[in-house]
Amino acid sequence: MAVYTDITDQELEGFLADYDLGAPLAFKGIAEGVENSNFLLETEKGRYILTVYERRARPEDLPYFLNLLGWLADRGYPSARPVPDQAGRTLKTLRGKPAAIVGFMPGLSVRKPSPAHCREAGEGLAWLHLAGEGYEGRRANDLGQPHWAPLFSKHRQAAEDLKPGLAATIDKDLAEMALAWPRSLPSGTIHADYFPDNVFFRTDGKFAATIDFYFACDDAYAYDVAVTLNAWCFEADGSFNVTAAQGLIAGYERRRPLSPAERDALPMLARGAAMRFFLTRLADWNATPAGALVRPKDPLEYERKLAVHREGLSLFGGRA
Ligand SMILES: Nc1ncnc2c1ncn2[C@@H]1O[C@H](COP(=O)(O)OP(=O)(O)O)[C@@H](O)[C@H]1O
Ligand SMILES: N[C@@H](CCOP(=O)(O)O)C(=O)O
Repeated sequence: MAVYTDITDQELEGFLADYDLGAPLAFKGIAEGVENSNFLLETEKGRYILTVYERRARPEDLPYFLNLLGWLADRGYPSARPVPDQAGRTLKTLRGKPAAIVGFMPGLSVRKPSPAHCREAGEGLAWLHLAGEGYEGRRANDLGQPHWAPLFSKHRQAAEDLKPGLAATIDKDLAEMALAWPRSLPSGTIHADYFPDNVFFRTDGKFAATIDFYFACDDAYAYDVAVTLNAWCFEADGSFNVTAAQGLIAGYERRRPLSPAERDALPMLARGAAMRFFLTRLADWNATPAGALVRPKDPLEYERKLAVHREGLSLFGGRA
């Protein structure tokens, strides 16, 4: 579950008094998610999501995220629009923490995406990249390649504890990536966490919406594609589903064709993207006390994905 902050009826009433949303009709915590506390809020005016920002979200980054949501919604992209209070403010405070209300997006996420879902998701990602063009907010990727080695240095022992010998393997990976990381690909605003739980579909299987922009940043568009390939195209047995990956890329290219340089870079980008999620999962694993309410995600799932990419199989027609 991910409700770290309890909100009383009185607190909710006081909070909503600043808005023009009418009286609350229903309010309940949402179990899904790991980063922030999310609540489904229904008022006389409609359905909304109230988010209390916790953990990783740095308060100074929140205007970037909320303004991006507004920018994308203004351009017709299906993402939740932040709701301003009567004074026009979207970023507020609740229980001493930053908080915001955004629109509720209809749709359902899928646990086991089919190749057809991957195609739709790919198209939704390219649409996001195009809709984000011109957004003036800037946020460097604080979980990008230059940050991996320093992050790993804090958690080497945790890696060894999970799998003896792993720390040396990761050190070698990091050194290779530092040398070969593609640095001049087309870049812009990326989602950076475009996982199946953050993408909604209609009941007919068509792409419906994207949520959870709280890792969005400036980086290479193809890196976002690589994050997405890793999140959507591995089977439960750890194998990479090339058909699903090709579908995802074909869906992406319906809206934004990849350049030859972007295609060539995909194997290395996918290897790096696997490293990024291995490392943050490792850090969370290390920092989560036994018996905590929110179970950390398994770092070894991403270590296995990393191993697949390390082999440099011709997943996309090239070697990592
Ligand atoms: N705008 C939205 N519309 C509909 N549901 C949402 C919206 N935002 C969040 N949710 C719901 O809340 C859950 C957690 O949101 P998410 O942003 O992924 O949380 P976290 O950042 O904590 O991981 C989602 O799985 C979804 O069910
Ligand atoms: N997608 C990340 C964790 C972030 O969780 P989210 O609920 O905010 O998408 C991972 O799988 O490691």
